[in-house]
Amino acid sequence: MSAIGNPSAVLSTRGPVLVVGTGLLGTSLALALTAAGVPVQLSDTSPTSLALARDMGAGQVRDEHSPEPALIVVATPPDVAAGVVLRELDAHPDAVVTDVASVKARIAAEVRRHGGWDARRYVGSHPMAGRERSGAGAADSDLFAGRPWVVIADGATPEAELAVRNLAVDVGATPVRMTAAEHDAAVAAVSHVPQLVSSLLAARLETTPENALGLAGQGLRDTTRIAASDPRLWSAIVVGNAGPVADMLRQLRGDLDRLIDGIAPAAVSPDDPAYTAAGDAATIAPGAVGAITDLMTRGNAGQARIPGKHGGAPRRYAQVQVLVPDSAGSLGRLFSDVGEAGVNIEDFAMEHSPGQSAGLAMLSVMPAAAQGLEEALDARGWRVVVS
Ligand SMILES: NC(=O)C1=CN([C@@H]2O[C@H](COP(=O)(O)OP(=O)(O)OC[C@H]3O[C@@H](n4cnc5c(N)ncnc54)[C@H](O)[C@@H]3O)[C@@H](O)[C@H]2O)C=CC1
Ligand SMILES: O=C(O)C(=O)Cc1ccc(O)cc1
Repeated sequence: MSAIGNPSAVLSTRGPVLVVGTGLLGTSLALALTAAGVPVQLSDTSPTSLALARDMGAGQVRDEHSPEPALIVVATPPDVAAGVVLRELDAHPDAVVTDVASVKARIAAEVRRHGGWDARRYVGSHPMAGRERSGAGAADSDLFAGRPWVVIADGATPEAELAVRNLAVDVGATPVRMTAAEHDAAVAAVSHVPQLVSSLLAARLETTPENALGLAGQGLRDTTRIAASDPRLWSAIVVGNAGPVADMLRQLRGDLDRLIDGIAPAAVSPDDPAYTAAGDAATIAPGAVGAITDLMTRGNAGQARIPGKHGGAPRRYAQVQVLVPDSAGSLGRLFSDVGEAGVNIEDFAMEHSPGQSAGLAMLSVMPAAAQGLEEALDARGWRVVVS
C-alpha cells in the first residue's frame, strides 16, 4: 500500500531524497514523499521552477548546509538526464541515483560508459504516470498511485535496485523490472507513437473551419487530449527513442496506405454514371468495405487488450449516462445520489457541447449495478440517457 495519506504505513525509502528537476514529475514525487514524511531536497537550473516547487510545499531547496542525500532522483528532460546522473554520482559517492526519463537505453549506455564503478549505484527508472502539462504548477502528489513504475536494474547493485523499487512502492506505484531495450520498445507502442498520432490528428484541426469544430464530441477530445503536451519535452523523448518509434511509424504507414488504397475507389460522385448504374459505392469499389472492416476489427482486438484501471485485467464497465444541468452544485448532487444508491463510480467523464445548458455525465460502474443505478437516479429526478 502507498504511504501517502496513510500515516501508519511503514516507509522503506531512506531520506533525504534529492530531487533534481522540479517540473511536473519531480515536484509530484517530492510532494508525495514530503506528504509521507520523507525529507526532500530540491534542485533545478531554473530558479523560478525551484521556487514554485518549494512554495508548493514539495521540500527544501538544497544548499551547501544540506545533509548528504541517500537517494537522488533526476527528473530533468531526457536529453540532459545522463549528464546530470553522472554529475550527481560523482558529487554524492554514497547515494543511489535514479532518473525518471521516458527513454532508457541511451541514458543507461552513457552512464555505464562514463560512470565506471560509480554506475553500479545508478538504476534507470520510468514511472508510467504523467499528464499533458509540464511544470511544477501541474504537479500532483497522487500522480503515481496505482501506476506501473519500470525499473531497469542491469549493471546496478541489488541494494540500489531495492532503493528504487522501495521509492516506487512508497508513492503507490508498482515496480516492473525490464531491460532498457524492452522498455524502449514497449513505450514506443504505448506512449510515444500514441503521442505522435494524437498530434498528427490534432494538427489537421489547425485549418478545420470553426463551425466544423463546434460539432466535436468526446471522440475527438479523447483522441487529441495528449496533443496538448509540451513540444520541447516530447522532441527530446522521441529523438531519444527514435529507432523503436520509427519502426512502429513505418508499420502504421503500411496500415494507412492499405486503408487509403482500399477506400479511394469508393470516392465516386453520386452523379457519376458508374454510381448511378451500380446504386452504391461498395459495388463500384469491391475492396473498400473489407479494408475498413479489417482495420476496425484489428482495432477492436487491440483496444480490448489494454488493461483496465490499476493495470489489472481488462474489465468492461457499464456506462450510465445522465444529463447534468450546467449550474453550481449539480455534479455534486449527482455524485451524492449515486453514493446514496450504494454504487461506486469506477470512472467518470463529462461531455460538453458548446452553447448547451447541460452536459452529459458518463458514469462507469460495475455492470451488475447499472440498471439499479439508472432506476435510482430516475426516481430522484435525473434525466438518464439510454443509449
Ligand atoms: N510529463 C510526463 O507526463 C512524464 C515525464 N517523464 C519524464 O520525466 C522527466 C521530466 O519531465 P517533466 O517533469 O514532465 O518535465 P518539466 O518540463 O515539467 O520539468 C523538467 C524540469 O527540469 C529542469 N531542468 C532542465 N535541465 C536541468 C538540469 N540540467 N539540471 C536541473 N534541472 C534541470 C527544468 O527547469 C524543469 O523544471 C523527463 O525526462 C520526462 O521524459 C516521465 C513520465 C511522465
Ligand atoms: O497521459 C497519458 O496517457 C500518459 O501516457 C502519460 C505519460 C507521458 C509520458 C510518459 O513518459 C509516461 C506517461
